[in-house]
Amino acid sequence: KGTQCEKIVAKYGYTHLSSGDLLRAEVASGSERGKQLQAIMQKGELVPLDTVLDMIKDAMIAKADVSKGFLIDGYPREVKQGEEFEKKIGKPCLLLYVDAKAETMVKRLLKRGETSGRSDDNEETIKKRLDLYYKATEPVIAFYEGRGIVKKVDSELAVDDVFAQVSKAIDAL
Ligand SMILES: Nc1ccn([C@@H]2O[C@H](COP(=O)(O)OP(=O)(O)OP(=O)(O)O)[C@@H](O)[C@H]2O)c(=O)n1
Ligand SMILES: Nc1nc2c(ncn2[C@@H]2O[C@H](COP(=O)(O)OP(=O)(O)O)[C@@H](O)[C@H]2O)c(=O)[nH]1
Ligand SMILES: [Mg+2]
Repeated sequence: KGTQCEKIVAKYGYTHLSSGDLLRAEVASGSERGKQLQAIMQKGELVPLDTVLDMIKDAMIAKADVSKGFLIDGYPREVKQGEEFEKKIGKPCLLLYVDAKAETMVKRLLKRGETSGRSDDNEETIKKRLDLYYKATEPVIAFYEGRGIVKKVDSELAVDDVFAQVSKAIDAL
């Protein structure tokens, strides 16, 4: 997701908000709340809904005047998060479903873990993150499929070939 988002920002100028990055910034601040978040993320579990939603909302408000549009990465993680987002903020116009095999994701995250410094890029936590993804996050796609806004992107390919599919979906907006 992060890899494609960077390319989307370069080409389309949208404001990229990664819920994971917002949470990691709070952890890095060393605050009391950051310490609680770190413990949850280390276990590969989900941070309480209101915490993440408030962070996204504040970040959106801060950029509302200058933004050409928002690219939200890693959120919603469960159907309930999507419902709350729509109540408090609004409806999305496109959902990019960046798909890869579990085996590919594990391989890429372990490789990323060699340099990312992320305490959740280890085999045990990756497994928990994937389990939770299939259980809680994948149903989000079905939720939005009914609205006809889901565009599936095959991310087994090279980065630029993935981006060609992403661009096509955005250009069709
Ligand atoms: N809406 C969100 C987003 C993130 N997290 C927490 O933050 C961790 C990392 O999330 P994220 O950065 O989105 O992880 P990935 O899916 O691996 O994607 P990325 O590489 O972009 O970090 C999750 O495992 C989870 O503990 C969460 O609880 N709720
Ligand atoms: N081959 C290949 N590797 C990729 C691609 N996208 C990401 N990666 C690698 O996979 C790792 C995780 O990617 P990232 O964008 O951080 O994933 P995220 O967790 O969804 O944000 C990175 O180390 C990338 O180098 C891709 O399209 N093709
Ligand atoms: Mg990322």
